Amino acid sequence: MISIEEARSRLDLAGQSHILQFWDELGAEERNRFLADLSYLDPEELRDHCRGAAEAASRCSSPQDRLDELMEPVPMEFIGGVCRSDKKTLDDWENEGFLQISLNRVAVLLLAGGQGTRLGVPYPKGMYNVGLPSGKTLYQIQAERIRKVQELASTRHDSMCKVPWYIMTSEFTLEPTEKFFKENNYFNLDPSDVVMFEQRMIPAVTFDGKVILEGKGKIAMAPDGNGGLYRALVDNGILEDMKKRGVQYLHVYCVDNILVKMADPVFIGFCVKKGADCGAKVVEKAYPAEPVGVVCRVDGVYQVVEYSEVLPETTALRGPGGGLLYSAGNICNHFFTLEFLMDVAQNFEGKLKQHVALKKVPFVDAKGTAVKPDKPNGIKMEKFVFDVFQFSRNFVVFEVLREEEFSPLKNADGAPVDTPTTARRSLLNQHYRWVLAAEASFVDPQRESISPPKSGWVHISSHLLWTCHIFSCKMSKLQTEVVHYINETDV
Ligand SMILES: CC(=O)N[C@H]1[C@@H](OP(=O)(O)O)O[C@H](CO)[C@@H](O)[C@@H]1O
Repeated sequence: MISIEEARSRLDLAGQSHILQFWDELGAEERNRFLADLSYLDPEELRDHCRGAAEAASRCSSPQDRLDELMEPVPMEFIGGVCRSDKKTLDDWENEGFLQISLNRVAVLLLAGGQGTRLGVPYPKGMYNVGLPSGKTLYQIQAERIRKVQELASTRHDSMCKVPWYIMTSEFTLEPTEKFFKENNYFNLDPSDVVMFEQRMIPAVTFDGKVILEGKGKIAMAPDGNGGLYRALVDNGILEDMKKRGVQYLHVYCVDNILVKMADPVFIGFCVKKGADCGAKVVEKAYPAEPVGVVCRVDGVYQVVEYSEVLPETTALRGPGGGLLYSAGNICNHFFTLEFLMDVAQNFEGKLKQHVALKKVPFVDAKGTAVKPDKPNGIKMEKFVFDVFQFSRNFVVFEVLREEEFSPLKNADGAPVDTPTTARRSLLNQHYRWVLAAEASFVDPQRESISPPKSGWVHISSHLLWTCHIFSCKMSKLQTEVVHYINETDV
């Protein structure tokens, strides 16, 4: 740990000496903790970060920083997908995916460093229970899908394969996530195959480039965005770990999509067969203001333009067929080869764009009084996981069906979309479809048949599903053929 003198001179150098303005008022323990935090700050990096943040924030609303004019949609013929492919092709991709999984070449990586501010819970989103009849949390659902995909690949290829689960957490989520996994016996996965690591935190900064103090002896810090992944992979020796295990392909996803297909064999197989080093799953965007990034070309290069960085008039543009012009909605499911990740780590990490988020950051004022601002007062800089797409040599896009693969949990109940209720319904609807596909039917307590829904997007209340029974269900078919990536249905 550094001394107070050393801390003072470092902060002077960075132009941030105000950070120690309350030093004299701190107790011994607080001083120790504060100095320990300050030891991690490199003065030059801090100076550049603060200047960069203030400059980027002053530029971010200016028209020359906008990508709208440079955007072009992804040509349809470039997108591979579930709807556009026949059964044989889909089977080929799936077989390839299972083969790679059975050879222990596939791992999954979860991005779980976020704070779940919009959902409004003080614990990691993965621990959220959306109110399914089974009471399963997002982490449990995901863990069981890993076990299932391991089992299916092992059975097909008569091997005992493993799909390691890498989980990127942050200072906010590491401890509770570790504790939760321990308490739940790692959901019966081998703990040595669950690797948690932490992404870096960086200081939040005022509009004039000063680090924000959250307390008299505490800097306001925030995770460096899900694109902090690439630095964290190096910081924590994760690429080496993957190499040691023989992992060649990685399926990266974010925590909040209840329908995520872990190590999806079809997606993995598609990417491997196309010789891709990098790939993205998309769904057709539902409406112009939907908060999803879009995969498109900017100046001829494939990338995702995030929903927060595009003008409403651009998102509303229509193509020749009447659909949204920018319709390839990013569902934060990415494919990377290990080789590509190594290349990024060595050559491109430093080139990743810094995105500006203007946030309400609680702070202490000059008198040391804690203030909760009611409008944005601070800048948080974030990197985005998809910003490496531009460095890919062979990037592919794979379109999937929304009702089968995308229902994110972003907001608390009461919001119109992406809530615990919509997530729960999506999963129940999916399981309901699976049960019907297994030639089962539903009856009410009087054994009257409940007619099947006309479309996949029906509202079946969990109450109804509780009180009806699965009738004449061919369980063997349900378990072995239809329920591919999950252990059991939740109906
Ligand atoms: C930086 C980043 O990865 N943003 C992603 C991510 O958005 P969040 O609002 O940060 O959860 O998930 C969305 C899908 O749920 C995806 O459309 C978007 O592009």
